[in-house]
Amino acid sequence: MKLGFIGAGNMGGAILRGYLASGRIQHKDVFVCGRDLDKLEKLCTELGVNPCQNISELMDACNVIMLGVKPNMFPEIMPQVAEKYSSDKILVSMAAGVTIESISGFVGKEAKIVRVMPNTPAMVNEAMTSVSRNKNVDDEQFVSVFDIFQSIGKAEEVEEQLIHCVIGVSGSSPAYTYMYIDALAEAAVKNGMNKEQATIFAAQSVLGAAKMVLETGVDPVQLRINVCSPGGTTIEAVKTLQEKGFSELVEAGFQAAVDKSRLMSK
Ligand SMILES: NC(=O)C1=CN([C@@H]2O[C@H](COP(=O)(O)OP(=O)(O)OC[C@H]3O[C@@H](n4cnc5c(N)ncnc54)[C@H](OP(=O)(O)O)[C@@H]3O)[C@@H](O)[C@H]2O)C=CC1
Ligand SMILES: O=C(O)[C@@H]1CCC=N1
Repeated sequence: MKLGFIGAGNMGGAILRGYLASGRIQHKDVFVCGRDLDKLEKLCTELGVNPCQNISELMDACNVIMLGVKPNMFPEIMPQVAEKYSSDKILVSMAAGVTIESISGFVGKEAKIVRVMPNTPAMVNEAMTSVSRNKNVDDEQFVSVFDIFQSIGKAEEVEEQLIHCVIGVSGSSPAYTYMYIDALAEAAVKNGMNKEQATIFAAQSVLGAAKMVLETGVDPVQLRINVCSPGGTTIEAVKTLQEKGFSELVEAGFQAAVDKSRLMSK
């Protein structure tokens, strides 16, 4: 596989770093292009991958091409992608609100397109990614792309229409989780801990709790109950959070992301 990144910013860069760290691709087989050539040169020197001067050069060099630009850049980049597209290439888009149909609109109905919704924990090989494809991508081609996302965390194939939900539950949700960690750490600071230590305590607790959910398979509600000793401390926190609308607040945040994703897709 010759893997290209048109845009390696927060998300594309996280996938790039995570995939290189997985050791499943050689650095010489990775190509990147961007607008800021100084930044590009720096990134490619740091990671030992190949910089491309423009999209055309990258398209010539690669057979799997990650579209890592912001959604509003698609009208600018896609004509250049389309000019060099051939049926041996797979386009992988990570953009929110850009449908497979709209990408086909630029490249043609026969184009092989995979749409993913990853998240930035890809950088530490703990991404959650949904992967959807159009009918032009055969199983073998799909597996080669799916493998990239499996190697940087967890990946699941879903119907494209579920992507709005995926944005709410995993694409955007690291942001709300950071809010939770920061709020918890700030509360600890108010109770005498320094910020650095408070952040470690809060973040490690989130990491541990998440691992418990994934590794024990026990329902999170039961795991919550297990922390609450009768007459103890946790039940007071849980009651207070419930009274203050914790679940409703999380749901409202989730729904706002989902609604925006739907709107962007129109
Ligand atoms: N951030 C996140 O958590 C997630 C983002 N996404 C999706 O990922 C995509 C990228 O988002 P994000 O990484 O946050 O954005 P960034 O702004 O961090 O990265 C965008 C990248 O695109 C490059 N770029 C812009 N225009 C061009 C161009 N004409 N040719 C080549 N490269 C170009 C930029 O390069 P330069 O700096 O040189 O301009 C930059 O490296 C979006 O579509 C977003 O919806 C999906 C899931 C999660
Ligand atoms: O905020 C965004 O639009 C992108 C998509 C999911 C996470 N970041």
